[in-house]
Amino acid sequence: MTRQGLIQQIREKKSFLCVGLDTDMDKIPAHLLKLEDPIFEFNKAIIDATKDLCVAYKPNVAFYEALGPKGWESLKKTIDYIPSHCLTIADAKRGDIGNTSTYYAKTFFEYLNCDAVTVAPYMGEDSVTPFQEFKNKWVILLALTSNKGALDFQFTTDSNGEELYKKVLKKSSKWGSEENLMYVVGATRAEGIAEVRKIVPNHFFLVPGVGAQGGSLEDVAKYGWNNDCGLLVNASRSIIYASNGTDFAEKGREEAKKLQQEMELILKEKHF
Ligand SMILES: O=c1ccn([C@@H]2O[C@H](COP(=O)(O)O)[C@@H](O)[C@H]2O)c(=O)[nH]1
Repeated sequence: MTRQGLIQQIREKKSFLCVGLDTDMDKIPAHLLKLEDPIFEFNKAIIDATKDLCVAYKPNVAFYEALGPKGWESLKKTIDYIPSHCLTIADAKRGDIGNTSTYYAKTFFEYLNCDAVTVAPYMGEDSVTPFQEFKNKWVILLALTSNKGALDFQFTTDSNGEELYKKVLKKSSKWGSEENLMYVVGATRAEGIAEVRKIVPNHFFLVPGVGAQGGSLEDVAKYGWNNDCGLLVNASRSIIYASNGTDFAEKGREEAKKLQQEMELILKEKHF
């Protein structure tokens, strides 16, 4: 999906919601466990219940890889099931020496046919650019993460007092363009979002941390908004585990709807 296509979806659906498919065998409703592929059946029901409310889905690959070949099969079926009007993001946090990165890119962009993959910037330019050789595909680079450990490296400063995450942003923004590069910026770091926005005014941000991690959607919009919205706000557990009964998809829809309605108000306020 292109940037223009994504912006059009945000306008049409009045939403910049990304639903996270962190589907955990231990958390899905018991009645699904007797089916042949419980993970896929769960995801299918969540997708059916939310596809008009969100513009993206983000399966976190860890939950699928942990199940071996069966997990990969569930992941592939899930990605194939996501409608083409939604961006599919593989949250895989990959990156390696160039020729290995090329094979990661082939896995996510060719075999799985995802639109986007999350990549860790630690190994530098030649670990990231192989992902950017794929037309109409996106790299989503970790910039300022939502977890406590972000403090260990991302906020450390050099002799000029510049934080590492700012250096990563300045350098990496030259590796791609606003058409093929986004950044992960955690919702739990409201003021940080404003700093990131100053460095990359036009890029889209994938923002996890609303919902279960307690980040504020209002703050994300306040600090991260740009002229094209520029935000994809992810919520995983708060939507997909809203209930562990037979009404899980319905309750998940209710949670997604609450976020979409908040987003609709924000988009209206911004005259978008
Ligand atoms: O900084 C980051 C980067 C990635 N994530 C991922 O996003 C979702 C968040 O799930 P919730 O249940 O909505 O908390 C999950 O897949 C994380 O691995 C993140 O949280 N923070």
